[in-house]
Amino acid sequence: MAKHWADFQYEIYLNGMTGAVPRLPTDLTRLEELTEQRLGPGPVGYVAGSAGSGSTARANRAALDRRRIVPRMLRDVHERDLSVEVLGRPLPAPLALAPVGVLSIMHPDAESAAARAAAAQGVPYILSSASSTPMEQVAEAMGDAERWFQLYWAKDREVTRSFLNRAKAAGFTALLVTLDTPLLAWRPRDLDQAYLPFLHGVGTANYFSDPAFQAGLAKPVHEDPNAAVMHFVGMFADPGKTWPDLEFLRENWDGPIVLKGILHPDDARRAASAGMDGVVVSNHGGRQVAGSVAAADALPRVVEAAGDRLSVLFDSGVRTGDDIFKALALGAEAVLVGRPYAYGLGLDGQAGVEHVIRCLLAEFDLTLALSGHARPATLGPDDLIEENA
Ligand SMILES: Cc1cc2nc3c(=O)[nH]c(=O)nc-3n(C[C@H](O)[C@H](O)[C@H](O)COP(=O)(O)O)c2cc1C
Ligand SMILES: O=C(O)C(=O)c1ccccc1
Repeated sequence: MAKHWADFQYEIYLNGMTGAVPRLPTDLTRLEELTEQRLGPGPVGYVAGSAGSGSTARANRAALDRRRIVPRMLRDVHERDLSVEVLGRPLPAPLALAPVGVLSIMHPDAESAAARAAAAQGVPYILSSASSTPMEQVAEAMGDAERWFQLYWAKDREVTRSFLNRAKAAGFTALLVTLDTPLLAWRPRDLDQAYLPFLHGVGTANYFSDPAFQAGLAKPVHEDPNAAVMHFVGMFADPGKTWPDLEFLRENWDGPIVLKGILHPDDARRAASAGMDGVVVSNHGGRQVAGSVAAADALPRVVEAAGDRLSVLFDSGVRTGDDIFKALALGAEAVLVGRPYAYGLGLDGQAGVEHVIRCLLAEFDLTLALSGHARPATLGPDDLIEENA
């Protein structure tokens, strides 16, 4: 029998009766405010912030809220199984932790704690290129648990080649290539606070520890850290890249490659033609193009374009179990969640991230059951209506 994630609710009730209430709220939308109280406006401003006046982040939420579930009755949901296969990998549930860089601004144990939490719950951890901890160290913290690597596709080809080799050696199985951040967007909250973690060297660990990166510096990192930071800023992403450049990645990575940040169906078709294995429909949590289409509104057309040629994953705005249900009903195979686990980390380290994973999946399990489904595979557009469409 598969694990029933919903059982977490009785664990909470029963613990609560002995006075052991959970240390974090079960409504994950409350975490941002609590984290801000704990850590102050700089770090939380960076995590919570988005592009422009925030219209894309708001649109992400509105597009999920506007879709409403139409539950079905009298279907056998006694035995449920949330497991799915994504990119040829068996997952216990259709959820992975999104690549979030610079996590040491949330907690000193940073990515290692988040990765351990993912490993403990069996959920894949996607490590950012811009992590505060070198990838080898994060991999070691995870044992043999499922891990994927997110690539910021650097200007320097040798740095990219080195990252791919290191990630492979450290046991990362799939590669997510983020395409929506060739430049950092206009982010007023960070601009007005003059707070950008990597200008303080946070999020540069993979680069500073890399021989190919070091080869591009006039002086060793410890002799001129500021120059090293500026070198990182100038090379970590490349606005000059185009579709034919994907060939280099295909030649240098044997495992699945997923393009993150796809919103247009024609780009999904190009991804398939370029031999990619999947896409993440994402607008980077509203942090890149202000005024962009909401991720959930872009999803159905990308799913249609992908057909059975690509795995389609989804992120941007997932906060609850019913959001996971909706994304899957719109055709995603799995979702990634970003900010909620960063707040969980900020509030309670590894335990906080595990809390976020367990709450999301308990709520998803219950939403599934209460809507008449025993497994993700039976979800489809028929399970939703769109209000005011
Ligand atoms: C603080 C922060 C840092 C991020 N860093 C990265 C990154 O290094 N690489 C990347 O591909 N996406 C990054 N993202 C985007 C996430 O992977 C993901 O697309 C987004 O957070 C999903 O939206 P959500 O936060 O609403 O769940 C970051 C997001 C946040 C909030
Ligand atoms: O903040 C982000 O959204 C992001 O993707 C990023 C980019 C560079 C370094 C760290 C995070």
